[in-house]
Amino acid sequence: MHELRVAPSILSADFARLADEVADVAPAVSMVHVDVMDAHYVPNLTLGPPVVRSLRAATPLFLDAHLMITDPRTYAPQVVAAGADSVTFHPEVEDDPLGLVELLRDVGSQVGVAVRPHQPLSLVEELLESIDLLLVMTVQPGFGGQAFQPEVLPKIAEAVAARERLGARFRIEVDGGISPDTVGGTAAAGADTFVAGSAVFDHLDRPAAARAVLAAAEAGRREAADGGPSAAG
Ligand SMILES: O=C(CO)[C@@H](O)[C@H](O)COP(=O)(O)O
Repeated sequence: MHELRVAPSILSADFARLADEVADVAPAVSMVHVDVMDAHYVPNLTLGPPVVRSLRAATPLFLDAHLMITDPRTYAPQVVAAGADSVTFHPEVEDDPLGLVELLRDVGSQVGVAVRPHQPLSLVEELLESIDLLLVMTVQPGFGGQAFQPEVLPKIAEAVAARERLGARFRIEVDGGISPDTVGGTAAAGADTFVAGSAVFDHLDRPAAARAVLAAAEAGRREAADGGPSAAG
């Protein structure tokens, strides 16, 4: 069972003060989540390899990049070269997603694939044995501050079952609307990595906010193990 971890999403940070924002939350976390958007795959535009390179120079934290772009084959290796530790892409934009997973491994990256709320797990079935991370989006990708979609919870449990069936090792990350109020159910269902943007950066005390998300996730996992109220049905 993977250790639980919170990945603050810098999408909700002050982009003019990114290094300070990351340093601010660093005492409470081991990683940060970096959303790369191209205004084509999603209707928003954020940052690219130069900003990842600056972040790499500014922090030793694990950089978990999520590419919401239509051309990951071109840009994912650049994001790795800029210093990302893990790169997650959306497989439906790729002709050969398994080939891209292997290419990213060859350049030394951990690799994730993402599924949007309406997409079935079958979309990534053939990749599950080769990836480090399955990102289950709990909102439509593109913007921070959206409401968590609880209808995604069964897909997390399905991913856990597929992992057991395949003898795979991938982590399960959730992203979108994650807060101390919503994270417990995702942990109970089997998620182990929790991206939280506004639930961390909209608070003055970011380490306390990140720890509150982690504590609620740990409670959710514990209650599920005990057959308690957050247990996934
Ligand atoms: O990928 C995305 C949005 O597409 C996220 O990583 C957001 O940054 C999450 O923000 P919150 O919902 O936690 O505010």
